[in-house]
Amino acid sequence: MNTFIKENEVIQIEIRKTGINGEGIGYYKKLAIFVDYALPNETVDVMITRVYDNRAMAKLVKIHKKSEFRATPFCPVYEQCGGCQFQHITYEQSLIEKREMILSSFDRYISFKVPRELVKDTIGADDPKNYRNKASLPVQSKKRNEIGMYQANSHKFIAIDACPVQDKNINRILKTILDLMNTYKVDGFDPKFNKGYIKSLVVRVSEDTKEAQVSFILFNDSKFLDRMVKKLIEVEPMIKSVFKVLSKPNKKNPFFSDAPIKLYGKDTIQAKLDGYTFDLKPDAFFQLNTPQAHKFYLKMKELARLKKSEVAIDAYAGVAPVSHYIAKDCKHVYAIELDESSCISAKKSLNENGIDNVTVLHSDFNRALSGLKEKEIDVMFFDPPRTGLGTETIKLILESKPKRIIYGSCNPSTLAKDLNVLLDHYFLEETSPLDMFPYTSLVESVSLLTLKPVENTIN
Ligand SMILES: C[S@@+](CC[C@H](N)C(=O)[O-])C[C@H]1O[C@@H](n2cnc3c(N)ncnc32)[C@H](O)[C@@H]1O
Repeated sequence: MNTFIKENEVIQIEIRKTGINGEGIGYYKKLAIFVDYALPNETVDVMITRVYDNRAMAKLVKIHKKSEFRATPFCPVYEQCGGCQFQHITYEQSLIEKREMILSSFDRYISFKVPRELVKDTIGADDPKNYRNKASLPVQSKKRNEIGMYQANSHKFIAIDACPVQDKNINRILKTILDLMNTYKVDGFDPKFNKGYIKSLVVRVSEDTKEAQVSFILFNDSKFLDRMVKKLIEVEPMIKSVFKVLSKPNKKNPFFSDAPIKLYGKDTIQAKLDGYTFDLKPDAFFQLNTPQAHKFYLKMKELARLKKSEVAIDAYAGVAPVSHYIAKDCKHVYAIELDESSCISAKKSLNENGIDNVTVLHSDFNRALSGLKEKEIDVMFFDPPRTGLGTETIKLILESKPKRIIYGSCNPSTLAKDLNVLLDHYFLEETSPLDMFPYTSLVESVSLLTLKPVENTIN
């Protein structure tokens, strides 16, 4: 335990770099100090809040020397809400920091030094505000009904009026729902007395088709909900699809913890990407930033340089956008997805879009890959959840040894850990960071790996 530094002590440090969660990192007698909202090259006073063996956490108290890239946050609850971590830095500089975050993860988890030039500049957003096409937010009723966010790493509920990174239609629809909840006495969840009706709201919009889908996640069902929904669709004609979910304890999926029950309208709303239409059920995965998702899939396709004779796997396919983007460029695609609802949407979209060389496999990826053992797969596209691929899956991939791997990642740490194993057998040709979630510390990326000739591999 470090004895030279104590909690509540105020010290002065210089911030050297950005950490993987967007914090500033400085050093005090060689101990790394993590400071939220501090930027590289700033000299700051910080108050130590927690001391560990190999690091300490601290709160920013005073800035003596300010970074030239410091910006004024545009959200009134920026520091309380915790949804964004990069509003105190200019957008352009946040893109540079995101590239650095990928490089830091590579330095930390890959056993050799990856040349810096292999990690390209971050692909930024043309319009970094109002980009979220879906909001999944808790609702509470204490003195009055409120929609909010939980503070980072805590259960503290922070009420929000409008979120500047959410689509403006979502902000408006949420406000309408809040007003109607008061009128129709369909209150939010009251955590103190464990009562009330609406626990959370999920609102998804499609900017292209001007359709919205609302899901009420209910702590208790309410006999007034139907009347409220009737009024809601009258005042918000953009809403084409309304569901309710009777909430059950489910840590993996707190919003869609049970099957959604339709209250009004269509089963799906339609979203558009690259001229293709996607039918989205309320619980189907769809990237939250539509214009950046388009750039993400284009990058995957560009790096793959598919040939008409090649067979590809679109692993962790969701509603199969990757398959849609690449189908025309190759012979056949196997889209593998665990979630049934996403598979149904994927099949419907592929059919409606006239794509007939994609087979959707509703399966765990490892199981499906074992079933495809006999087929020669030239290229594998991966876009796994934040947990990455992991050793079991990588072992199976290395048995198939596709010629090229395109790895879309939303977590630089798990990407780096996976690459550390894959790069015994593959060359890393490029990693392109992409800003799917502007003003947050999240970084998406696309990497191209090519199979090494046998003599270059490490067994
Ligand atoms: C990050 S999303 C990507 C979806 C899609 N590629 C896209 O861009 O919309 C990851 C997807 O992997 C799916 N998934 C998670 N674990 C899986 C597994 N073991 N096998 C197959 N799919 C899985 C999830 O249901 C989710 O749809």
